Amino acid sequence: MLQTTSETSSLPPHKIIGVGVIWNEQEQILIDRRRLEGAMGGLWEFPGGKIEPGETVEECIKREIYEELGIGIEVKDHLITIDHAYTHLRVTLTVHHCRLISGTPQPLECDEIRWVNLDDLEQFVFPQANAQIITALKKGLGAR
Ligand SMILES: Nc1nc2c([nH]c(=O)n2[C@H]2C[C@H](O)[C@@H](COP(=O)(O)OP(=O)(O)OP(=O)(O)O)O2)c(=O)[nH]1
Ligand SMILES: [Mg+2]
Repeated sequence: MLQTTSETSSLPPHKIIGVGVIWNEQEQILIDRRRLEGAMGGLWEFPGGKIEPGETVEECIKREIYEELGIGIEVKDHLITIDHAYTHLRVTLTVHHCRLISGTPQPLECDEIRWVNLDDLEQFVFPQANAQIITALKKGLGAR
């Protein structure tokens, strides 16, 4: 198919996302399963979402996690920042360790949630960009 110059040079949308790796007292990590109907439907992820104008990454992660799961968290050390290009989307994921402070997680905006051990993460199917998050976690980067 022929493309005009503007189509050829246009980039896919770029989403800037804050992501939390939430730890509980048993040193398990919270993961959620994205809704089947949406983008990357049915894949597991770490909770998070788009940074709003004027918001810090830490504020974004706190807000998204309260909205998606109804829990209070403390945002801890930065773990890793990943730039990844999917076929029709670029994402920048800024990932922080987080600690559960209050409440019990509810699947308010996802299909399912689970507490899992670090060693069991590989049993779940995540978006491609998450391989780097899991590698960073296994290296023990950042304080949690
Ligand atoms: N929250 C989260 N998003 C991830 C992870 N890995 C990964 O590639 N992503 C991508 C999937 C989405 O494109 C984007 C997260 O954005 P989002 O969940 O707020 O937005 P969305 O695309 O589901 O929906 P919308 O708000 O644009 O309608 O980042 C992850 O571990 N956690
Ligand atoms: Mg989200």
